[in-house]
Amino acid sequence: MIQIMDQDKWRLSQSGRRKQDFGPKVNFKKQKLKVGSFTGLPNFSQVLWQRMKLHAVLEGFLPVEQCNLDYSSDRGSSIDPHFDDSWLWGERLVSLNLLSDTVLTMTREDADSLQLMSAVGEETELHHANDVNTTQCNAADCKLYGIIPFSDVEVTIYLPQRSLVVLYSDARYKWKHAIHRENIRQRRVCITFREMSPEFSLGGKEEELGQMLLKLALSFQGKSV
Ligand SMILES: O=C(O)CCC(=O)C(=O)O
Ligand SMILES: [Fe+2]
Repeated sequence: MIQIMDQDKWRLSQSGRRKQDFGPKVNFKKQKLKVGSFTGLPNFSQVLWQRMKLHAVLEGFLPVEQCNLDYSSDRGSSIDPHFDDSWLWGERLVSLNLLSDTVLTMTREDADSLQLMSAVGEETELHHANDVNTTQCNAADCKLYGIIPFSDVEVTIYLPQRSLVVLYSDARYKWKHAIHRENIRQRRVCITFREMSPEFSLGGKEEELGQMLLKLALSFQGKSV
């Protein structure tokens, strides 16, 4: 797969990444979408799609965009904490991690807090934490009741080479994701597949355009745009 990708041109992107995109032409700021020069997902992705769909979490997954990202330690590649767009892209973000292991770092910036649970049967002060408003407790109370602001929490997810990760639900909408530069030790290539949001899916306002893009995507005849 990597050999096939390397026969194609990699374009320099932000933060030392290189990229190859297979998807429609999008202006996220203006929420404008056009087919542009999109000709579908690449041929080699058909077999990946067939396999990933076998997992329950990816039931009915219809990828309409593929983005290949190339990270290298020489270029200091990374990706800053961010949410993926949710106007055009649907709930599940599927990433295949290739060539080397890395770590996905998840963080939150909202005011919510994490309440630590005491071990079953253990009588501790944490049992009283239900009485505390977790978004408004002061620092001393927070400590006493085992409440930690999410802004102080970092979740690191180890991604072995050849692993597939699906971000959905809170991991998609509440937690930002990032790849830090220090977690790129060797060349790493990540393939991300995205599905369409409800607006562009069956019954949505932009269903027609969505269906047209999907037909194109799933022809698997694409060249990078
Ligand atoms: O490289 C990764 O694993 C994440 C890529 C990503 O978050 C993105 O392309 O939006
Ligand atoms: Fe992302």
